[in-house]
Amino acid sequence: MKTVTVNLGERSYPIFIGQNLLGNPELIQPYVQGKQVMIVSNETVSPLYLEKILPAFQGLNIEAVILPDGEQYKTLDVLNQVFDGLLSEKFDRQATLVALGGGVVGDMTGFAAACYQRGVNFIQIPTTLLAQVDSSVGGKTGVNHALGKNMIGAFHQPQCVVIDTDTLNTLPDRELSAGFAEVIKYGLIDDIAFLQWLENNVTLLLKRDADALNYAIARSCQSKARIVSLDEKESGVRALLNLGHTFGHAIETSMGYGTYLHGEAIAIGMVLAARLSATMGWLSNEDVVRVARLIKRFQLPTTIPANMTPADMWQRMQVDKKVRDGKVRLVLMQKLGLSLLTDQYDPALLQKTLQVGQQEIAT
Ligand SMILES: NC(=O)c1ccc[n+]([C@@H]2O[C@H](COP(=O)([O-])OP(=O)(O)OC[C@H]3O[C@@H](n4cnc5c(N)ncnc54)[C@H](O)[C@@H]3O)[C@@H](O)[C@H]2O)c1
Ligand SMILES: O=C(O)C(=O)C[C@@H](O)[C@H](O)[C@H](O)COP(=O)(O)O
Ligand SMILES: [Zn+2]
Repeated sequence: MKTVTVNLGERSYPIFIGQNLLGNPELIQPYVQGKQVMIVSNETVSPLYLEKILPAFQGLNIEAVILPDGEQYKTLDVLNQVFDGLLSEKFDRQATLVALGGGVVGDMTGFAAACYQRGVNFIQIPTTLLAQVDSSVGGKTGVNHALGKNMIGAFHQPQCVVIDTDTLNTLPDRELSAGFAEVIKYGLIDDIAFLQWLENNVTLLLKRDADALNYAIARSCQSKARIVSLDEKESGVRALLNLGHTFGHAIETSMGYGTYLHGEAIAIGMVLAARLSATMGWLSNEDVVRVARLIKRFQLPTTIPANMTPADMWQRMQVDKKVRDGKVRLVLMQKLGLSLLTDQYDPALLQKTLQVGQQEIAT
């Protein structure tokens, strides 16, 4: 087992990465404060893993809330089911919530924990690649609004993150690929050596080679832990973790939540960020091809959906948490492996990028 630490003073916590961790009470119980444990999962994950995690909480009072599965259910309305469960079972302030599932369950459980009685503890047990490399770490929690992705939420850090890589054995291929979009992101932000390693290991990773996957997960968690430790609430460097997201969130919201998976939308967003960076003279055309090629090799899309116009994209992009004084700030690439948050882009070039964004890049 490998441990990565998120260093946030009194809110610091470990990320445990390994196999066969799910039912381990010695590992998990030190992070449970009281006697009441509410497991939050969904209809797909609970039949696979709920029984397996129960031994980790032996001796405690365990309840479970099972949510419907899908990004379209990441809403305030559905979140209420968690509060209904907590209140009807008389959970108090010593309660610990446990998120068992992908990023949707993790974001919702974390937000429920942030709100319930003004804040209780929670533990992340992520079961998708995307949740293991990104969403379970860093304390961004929340739900979607019809007009904008993750627009209702709170920063609330977990007590610990337990990544049992065995859970990836049941993950569908499309979901595995979606997770790789966020993995590629770490390379593009500030780690060109990792980007090169990914280019050299696509085949092994897609075949789910255990060593390659463990390495990619641990390196991603190290990257995210480092950035979050520097800037917990996104007043600076953490915004780089939003590479591709202003474009990607626009696609998710406009197409209807769940039509494009989050990782798929972010993959397209990263290609658009690369294209705009090239028109700004920061990346070469070869760099753009290199980004698009890697994304395609991971079976991810690279172009704006056919039924979205540049005007649709632009309208949705203006609803973004990085907007400041009415100006849409974007994460772009100064060079491969070096991203920046900027409002110093030419709006005409952005519009041009949106206009060509449905055209495939020859790779
Ligand atoms: N908080 C953050 O920092 C952060 C970071 C990235 C993404 N997110 C959010 O995470 C969400 C996307 O997360 P996701 O990609 O995990 O999607 P998801 O939670 O919808 O899970 C994807 C699918 O896989 C299923 N599943 C989960 N684990 C499984 C397993 N082991 N075997 C079989 N099926 C399994 C789920 O039921 C679901 O159908 C989005 O809402 C996104 O906004 C948050
Ligand atoms: O942890 C972060 O910070 C991120 O930006 C990670 C992203 O991958 C994630 O999708 C996040 O939820 C997006 O943040 P948001 O603030 O734009 O909702
Ligand atoms: Zn993301």
